[in-house]
Amino acid sequence: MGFLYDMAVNFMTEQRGIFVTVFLMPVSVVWDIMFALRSWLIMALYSAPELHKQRVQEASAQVRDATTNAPPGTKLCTARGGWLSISLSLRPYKKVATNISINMYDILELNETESYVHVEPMVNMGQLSHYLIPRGYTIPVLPEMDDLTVGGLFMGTGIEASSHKFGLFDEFVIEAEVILASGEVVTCSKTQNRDLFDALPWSYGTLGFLVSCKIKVIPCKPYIRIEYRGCHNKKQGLELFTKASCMDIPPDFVECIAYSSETMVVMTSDMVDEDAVEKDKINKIGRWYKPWYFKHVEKMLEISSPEKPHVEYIPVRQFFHRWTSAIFWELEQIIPFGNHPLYRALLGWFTPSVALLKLTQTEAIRKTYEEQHIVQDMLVPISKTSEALDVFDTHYQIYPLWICPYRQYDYSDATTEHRHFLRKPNKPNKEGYEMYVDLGAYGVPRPCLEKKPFDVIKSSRAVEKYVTEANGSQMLYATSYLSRDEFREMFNHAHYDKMKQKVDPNDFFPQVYEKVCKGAMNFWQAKAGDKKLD
Ligand SMILES: NC(=O)C1=CN([C@@H]2O[C@H](COP(=O)(O)OP(=O)(O)OC[C@H]3O[C@@H](n4cnc5c(N)ncnc54)[C@H](OP(=O)(O)O)[C@@H]3O)[C@@H](O)[C@H]2O)C=CC1
Ligand SMILES: C=C(/C=C/[C@@H](C)[C@H]1CC[C@H]2C3=CC=C4C[C@@H](O)CC[C@]4(C)[C@H]3CC[C@]12C)C(C)C
Repeated sequence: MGFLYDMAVNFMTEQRGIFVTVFLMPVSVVWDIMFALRSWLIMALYSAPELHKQRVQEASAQVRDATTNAPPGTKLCTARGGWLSISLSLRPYKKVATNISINMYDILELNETESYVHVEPMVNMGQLSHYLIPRGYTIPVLPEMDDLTVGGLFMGTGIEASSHKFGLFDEFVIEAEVILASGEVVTCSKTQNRDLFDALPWSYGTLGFLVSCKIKVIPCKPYIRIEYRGCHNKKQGLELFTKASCMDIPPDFVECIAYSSETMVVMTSDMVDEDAVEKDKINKIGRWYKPWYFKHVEKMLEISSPEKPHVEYIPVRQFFHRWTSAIFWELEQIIPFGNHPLYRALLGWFTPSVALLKLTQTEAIRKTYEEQHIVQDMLVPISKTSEALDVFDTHYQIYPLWICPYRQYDYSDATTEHRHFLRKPNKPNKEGYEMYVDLGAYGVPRPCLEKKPFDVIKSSRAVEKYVTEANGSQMLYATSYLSRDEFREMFNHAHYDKMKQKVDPNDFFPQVYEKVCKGAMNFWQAKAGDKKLD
C-alpha cells in the first residue's frame, strides 16, 4: 500500500504535466459544470434574497456560539478551505482557528435603476461576468481570473487593466453587510457606519465576516478594440505606457507585459459596439484552440511597433478572462507542451483550476514553489516604474512581467484622516490620486533555471525593502517576509487599529499580519501545540 502511495506521489511530482492533463483537467471541467448548474438552478428556482436572510442568521448564530464563553485565545476565520484560495498559501491558521461557514454563492439582485449588483461573498468573477455581460453590464474593476471571489477581493484587494480609471476593486463597493465577532449583523457604506466601511478593504477578514455587498455596475459593450505596441526599448515603452495610463481621457484598459529588461508590449483598449467592429480583425482569443494569450501578445514584438500598432477586436468576456487559460503564464511551467497546436486543438478546452492544482500539490512541489518560484505583486508610484523594474531584474530576473496601472487615492480631507490600509500617496493630483503601477512577477527566477544558487528570502526581503521606501505596498495574497514592525511601516494601521479595538475588543479575529505574513507562523504554531502546520 505504502509502495503504491509513494509511486503515486512520485508520478504527481515528476510527471506533473501528464498528471494535470489526464486527471486534473477532466475533474476541473466536471467541477465547473456542477458549479454553473448549481448557480443556474438557484437563480431559476429559488428566491435567493429570502434564502440569504436565513443564511446570514445561521452564520451569525455560528459566530455567537463560537465567541460566547469562548476559551482564551479563540480566533475566527472563514471555513473556506485554504486550497480554494487564489494564493500559494494553504492558510495554516485554518487548522487552529474556529472555522465559520459562509456558504453564500449567490447573486441576489441586479438593480438597474440604482446601477448596482447585490452579491454574496463567494460569488466569483467568472460567475459575475457570465451573469452581467449578457445583461449589458460589468463591474468597473473585474479581476481577470474566473475563480477570484467577491469576499477575497473586497476584504483583500483586486486590480485590473481598468484600475487606472477606477482604482482598486474596493473603490466601487457601495455597501457591505458584515457579521461582527459579537454576532451582530451590520450594514455599512459611505453614509452608514462609515468607520467600519472604510476599514474593510485589505482587512483580510480580521474585522468581521462579509455576508453580502453591493457593487456598482457600468454599461458594457460587446467587443474590446485593442491596440498592441511592441517596444524594443525600455524607455520608449514606459513613456508610451505612462502616457496612456495618465491621459485626461484614457483608454478603458491599459496594461503592459515586459518580455525582457528592454522589450515590452503596451496594450491599450476600449469597449466598442458591434457596428464599430472591423470583422476581419476579430480575434476570439478564448476559443479552445487559440494559443495561450501571453504567447499571442509576445508575437506583437515582431508585428507591431510604437508607430504601427496591431489592432484586433476581442469579444468582451474573452478579454476579461484573457489570463485565465494559461494562469497568466504559470501553466507553461506545469505543462511545457500545453501551447503546442496539437495540444490546443485536442485539449485546449481544459484549464486546471488553481484550487485543484493546490489540492494535488505534493510536498516536493510545495517546497519548490516556496524556494524556487516567485509569485509577487508590488505596487509602486508610476514615476518609479523604471527603477522598480531594475530592482525586480536584479533580485528576481523573471520574465514575462505584468505591469498594470492603478489610481492610489489620498482619502484625507479637512475633517477625515486618511483611513485606507495603503499609505497616502506622496503626490496626489487635484483629483486626489497618484497613478501607481502593479508589477507582477510570476515564475521561476533565472538563477533557478540555470541551477545557480537563489536565496528566496534574501531576494524577497530586498524587494520588500525597496517597495516600502518607495511608498509602495505588497499584495498580500503573496508570501510576505516582512517582520511585524516592517509590516506596520509598509501599511497604514492608524484607522485599522482603531476599528479593530472598536469592533473586536476581545481579539477574536487575528491581526492582518498574523493571517498573511510568513513571520506569523510562530504565532499559529504556539496555538497549534503539537499539530503540524504547513
Ligand atoms: N487581479 C487581482 O486582483 C488578483 C488578486 N488576487 C488576490 O487573491 C485574493 C482573492 O482570492 P480569493 O480566493 O477570492 O480569496 P481568499 O480566499 O484568498 O481570501 C482572501 C482574504 O479575504 C478573506 N475573506 C474572504 N471572504 C471573506 C468573507 N466572506 N468574510 C471575511 N473575510 C473574507 C479571507 O479570510 P479567511 O482566510 O478567513 O478565509 C482572506 O483573508 C485576494 O487577496 C487578491 O488580492 C489574486 C490573483 C489576481
Ligand atoms: C495577483 C495577481 C495574479 C496572481 C496569480 C498569477 C497567482 C495568484 C496565486 C498563484 C498560484 C497559486 C497556486 C498555485 C498552485 C501551484 O501548484 C502552481 C502555481 C499556482 C497555480 C500559482 C500560480 C500563480 C497564481 C495564480 C495579479 C493579476 C494582480
